[in-house]
Amino acid sequence: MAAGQGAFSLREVLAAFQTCVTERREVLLGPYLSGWRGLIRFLHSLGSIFSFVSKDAVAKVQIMENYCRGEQREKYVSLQSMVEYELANGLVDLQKRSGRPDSGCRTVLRLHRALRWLQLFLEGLRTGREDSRTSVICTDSYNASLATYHPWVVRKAATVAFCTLPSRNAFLEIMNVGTTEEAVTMLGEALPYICDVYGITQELFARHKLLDLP
Ligand SMILES: CCCCCCCC/C=C\CCCCCCCC(=O)N[C@@H](COP(=O)(O)O)[C@H](O)/C=C/CCCCCCCCCCCCC
Repeated sequence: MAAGQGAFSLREVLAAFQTCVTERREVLLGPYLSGWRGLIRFLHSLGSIFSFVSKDAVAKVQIMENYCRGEQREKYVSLQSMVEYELANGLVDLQKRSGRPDSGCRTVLRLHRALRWLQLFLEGLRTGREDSRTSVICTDSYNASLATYHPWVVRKAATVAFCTLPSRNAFLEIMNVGTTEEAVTMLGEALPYICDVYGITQELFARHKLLDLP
């Protein structure tokens, strides 16, 4: 199948994040979740060793999709409207989990932290040398982001899984967006949008003191 025309190309996935942010700097949940669904699909192609990761990501995306389709769907159009609604109605467990259904705020916070990993990982792929190792780029990105929030056993499982990743150029090839040079160019085009989504979300959650939800 010609590059870029495969059954699955990361180009469309990363394009989802380009449509997340409105003129009013709101982050729309629809495209945000669409981007994550595409990333998870790509993760499935990397092998069953990552299934412990994709299972958790799928579960979190499903929680958010249920909110977006639920009785209060109009409150879950954007991250901003979600935060305002859930805080105004006392739906967020601020100190400890209470056994209630996970709030959108805590669920998005976990995905938001993973988006930081993605941002670092894609930048590492983009700027890496041809002989760079994806496993090293991935581990360094993980240790600089998500690892902070995971217990030892998860960190160990993640770093073992990373060791199965192919070389940087082979990884760029399986991204199915053309040659390695075209993949690097695509990453350079997509990254500013991912950084923008991350930055807006980080500022929103920091302003409402939601960055450490249990
Ligand atoms: C253009 C190239 C794109 C490459 C993209 C690869 C595909 C990435 C797809 C998904 C990213 C992983 C999403 C991980 C979400 C994890 C959320 C989380 O931290 N969950 C933990 C906390 O949740 P609660 O327990 O508080 O509800 C949860 O404990 C589960 C943890 C298990 C997974 C943790 C390992 C995450 C590793 C992230 C990188 C994996 C992908 C590497 C493949 C290149």
